[in-house]
Amino acid sequence: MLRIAVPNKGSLSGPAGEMLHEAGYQQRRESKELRIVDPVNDVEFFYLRPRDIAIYVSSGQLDIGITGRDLLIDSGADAEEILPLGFARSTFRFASKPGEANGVEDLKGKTVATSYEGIVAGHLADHGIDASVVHLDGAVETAIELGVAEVIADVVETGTSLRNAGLEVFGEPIMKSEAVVIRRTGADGEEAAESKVQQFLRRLQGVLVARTYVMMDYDCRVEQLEKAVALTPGLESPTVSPLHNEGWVAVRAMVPAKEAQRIMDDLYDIGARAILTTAIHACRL
Ligand SMILES: Nc1ncnc2c1ncn2[C@@H]1O[C@H](COP(=O)(O)OP(=O)(O)OP(=O)(O)O)[C@@H](O)[C@H]1O
Ligand SMILES: O=P(O)(O)OC[C@H]1O[C@H](OP(=O)(O)OP(=O)(O)O)[C@H](O)[C@@H]1O
Ligand SMILES: [Mg+2]
Repeated sequence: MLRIAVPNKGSLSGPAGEMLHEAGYQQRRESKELRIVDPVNDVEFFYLRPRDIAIYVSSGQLDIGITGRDLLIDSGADAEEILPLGFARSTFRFASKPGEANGVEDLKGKTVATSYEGIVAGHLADHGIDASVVHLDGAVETAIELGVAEVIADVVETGTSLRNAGLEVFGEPIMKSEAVVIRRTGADGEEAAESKVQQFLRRLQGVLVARTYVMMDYDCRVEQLEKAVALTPGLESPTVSPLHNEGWVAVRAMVPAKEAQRIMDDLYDIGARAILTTAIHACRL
């Protein structure tokens, strides 16, 4: 049975559960449940603190886990990212009162407050900067006003938390993060679980594709076909079928959902008609 770690709280928890549900896995009904077995899919889910997931996975007790890239790197655990999941996107950045620093080089001798000590210490070491790091559990934005640090390093998504605290980011982003599937470093190919892991990844990839693509169908004249399929090349190649009316064909191809309306306009302009898009609920590429 495949053993999978899932975030039990915070920004990762809800979207991770939704994605697993969309991929056809049973999920817990109550937020207090710590583990459930999905017998149909031969999987056991363990609901763990996001920050601990890389540690459990690296210990070899669990086959794979879902966590944030930033949490994986911060943990220093012996685990690696195998699939990015596209949610809980954030950047990790330094911030201070406006005008107090412009880059990592200005941090020499300063104190940096953060919940991600591993990332910050590593980044400072990479740049040869000698600064102190204070670990805080959260609400790091308040640390400057309360005199615990001159600088913070924290997760930034919309920037609202920083603005509310009167702080500004400075320097280059330290890293970009999103939810990722992880597993123990070097575990690929050596385990009996390998085919089950690959099947799990294919299911999640199917959800990602279903979320980002739509199916497009339309009719066009044979003379316009080359121009039309250039607009809708599909993933492999579009399906083209004859229509009862001679000189017309029906075309079917997957297109990126974000571009669907523009593609429909362009198809219409070259003479395509009966242009439809439909949602994809699941797929295996
Ligand atoms: N506002 C946010 N937008 C997007 N991702 C976020 C946000 N806040 C945290 N994350 C991501 O969530 C993960 C951290 O999860 P964690 O549960 O430790 O913190 P949290 O979501 O801030 O929850 P809490 O602080 O309420 O416990 C990291 O990968 C981080 O990048
Ligand atoms: O850029 P924003 O959209 O404001 O999002 C970023 C904020 O969200 C998270 O905080 P959270 O609410 O989880 O509180 P915490 O600091 O206690 O973790 C993170 O730690 C930042 O503070
Ligand atoms: Mg938080």
